[in-house]
Amino acid sequence: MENCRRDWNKVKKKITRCIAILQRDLPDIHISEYPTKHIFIGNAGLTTNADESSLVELITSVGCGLEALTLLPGKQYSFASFTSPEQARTVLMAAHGHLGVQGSISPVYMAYVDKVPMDPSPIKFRFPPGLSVLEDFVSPKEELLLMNLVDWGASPSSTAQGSVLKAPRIVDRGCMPSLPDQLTINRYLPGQGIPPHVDTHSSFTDELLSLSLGGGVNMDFRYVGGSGSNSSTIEGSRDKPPHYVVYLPPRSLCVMTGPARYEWSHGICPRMTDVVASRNSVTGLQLLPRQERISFTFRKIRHGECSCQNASVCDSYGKEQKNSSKGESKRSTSPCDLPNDRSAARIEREHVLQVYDQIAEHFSVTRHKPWPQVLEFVLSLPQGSLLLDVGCGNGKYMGHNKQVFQVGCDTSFELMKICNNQGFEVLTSNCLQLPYRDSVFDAAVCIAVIHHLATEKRRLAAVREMVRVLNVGGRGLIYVWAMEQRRGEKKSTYLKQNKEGSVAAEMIKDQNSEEKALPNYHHDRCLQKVEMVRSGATSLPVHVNRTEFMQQDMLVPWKLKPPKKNESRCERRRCDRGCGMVHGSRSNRTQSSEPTVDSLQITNSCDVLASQENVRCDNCHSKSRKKIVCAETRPDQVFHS
Ligand SMILES: O=C(O)CCC(=O)C(=O)O
Ligand SMILES: [Fe+2]
Ligand SMILES: [Zn+2]
Repeated sequence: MENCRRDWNKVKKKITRCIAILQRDLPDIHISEYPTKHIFIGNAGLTTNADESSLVELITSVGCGLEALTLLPGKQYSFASFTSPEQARTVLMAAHGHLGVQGSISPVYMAYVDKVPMDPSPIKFRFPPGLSVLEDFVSPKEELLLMNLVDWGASPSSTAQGSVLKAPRIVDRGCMPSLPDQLTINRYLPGQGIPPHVDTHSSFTDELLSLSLGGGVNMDFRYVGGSGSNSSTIEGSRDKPPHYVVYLPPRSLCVMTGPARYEWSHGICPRMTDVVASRNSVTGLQLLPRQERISFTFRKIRHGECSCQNASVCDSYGKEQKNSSKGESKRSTSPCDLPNDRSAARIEREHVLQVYDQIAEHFSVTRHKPWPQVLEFVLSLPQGSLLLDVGCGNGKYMGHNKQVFQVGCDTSFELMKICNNQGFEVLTSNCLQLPYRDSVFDAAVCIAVIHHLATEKRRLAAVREMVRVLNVGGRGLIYVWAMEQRRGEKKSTYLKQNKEGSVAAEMIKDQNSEEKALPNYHHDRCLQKVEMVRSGATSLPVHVNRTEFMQQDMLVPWKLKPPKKNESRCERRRCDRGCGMVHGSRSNRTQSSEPTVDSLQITNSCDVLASQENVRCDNCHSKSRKKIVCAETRPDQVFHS
């Protein structure tokens, strides 16, 4: 008796939930307390793998008089119509909460309804603007070769050699203006999908290309563009933004551009079958079982911010306002919370990112000597530590402590290439949006980076972001350029010896509060460097090198000097004798003479680097100021650090 009541309550709950879904989807259809000719069947629709024949089998096993079945694409319910209400009642009494369709253990939930939907296909097989699907983009042979490029754990039948898909095809056929530089490979087993999303505007440029291999799939596109420029041309009611289902056949290339890329989300519903349009079937629909599908998504990395101007979908737009309305004290873990004032982002793009991309080679040649205090910090980390270098530049602090696992990131792709060539684990990322989980690193360094950010808010956000990824108890080290290049009468090495001044702020992540952690150590100096007022974003004065800084925010020129003839340089590489350190190696390099460019260095208070003993590198024989000894191999040898 008790069991029976419990079961009945469960059935009541389920049918209430099913009816709520129906009322949300089709508010014109009403539930009837009394038997009618039509039954709503919850938990049995095309998305639960019910089809016409399984429903007919269920209904005819308990009753008769079935006149019609209505199945809707993308829905987990269906409708049955009978010749009389009595026949409908017989079926409902026997099946509701008890029986399931063939192959399913979960029962169906039924209710009488006043009518059934007239249009059996409320989902439109239409394309959002900016979307195209190029069928037969690769041949069956190319498809096989591409699928075999990836070893998913099981042994592939053959291994493809060489370039299979000639990348220019993407350009030749106008899918992208230039070659993609990013490839994501996804593998979907039947039943798997990807949640609806818009690929981050600031991460990738306009065109997104998805090549379907193996199986086809229905991709769902939903308009998310709010009051964007194209919204007036999009059909769909105010409450229900349009939702289009686009079938991507195997070997097709789906090209998302413009609105389809920026203002529509795309996703794949996790299910075993897809309803696709079919010319051969009476209903115009066909149920296709999913196959294993491998997608190659080609994209181009965006350097800088997106300029789409669509505030509701763009991560490069309007975040500052949203932030302040939410309240400043909220911790910013999501990219949406980041300050993003457009002019600041533009200054950083033009005067930092683009400059570093241009000077990367020269910068790397002239900036290979680690600052001793930073090196000391890196070397002090215990075995097994996970260390992050935020804004790692050419990787001069990487690879020194072989006992730690170190990763780095920097906004300059060219600098990341240099690191990558040295075998360092790096990725391209802005320090305001670190692509790491909360509290993962035991230590983090951020050396001469934060002064490149153009507003106080952004500098603080960068520090917060660094704290976010630090473990509780983790240690962070931040250096920024100093504005004051004198201590009393004493000039800094920057003024005296062409060496940069700096100030250090060391912090330890507080056990209880991340926010409190910042001023814990070197309070005044730490805050001094971030509490700066910008003097006007677009008219920054240009600093004269090796002179005192006139104000905090200035453009500091970088002179790209062509190397002297036969000038050799010391290129850092990992020790091939197994000590794990990074040493120098000689390489002759000529450099093209490029124009002088400005780089934004926002300066702050002063510290003088300790001068080092002058030693000669045993490897390339040029002079270095820092002596690093490869202890495990030949303690007598001296290399560049
Ligand atoms: O699998 C696909 O076709 C789409 C993948 C995708 O949207 C993504 O990785 O962002
Ligand atoms: Fe995507
Ligand atoms: Zn955008």
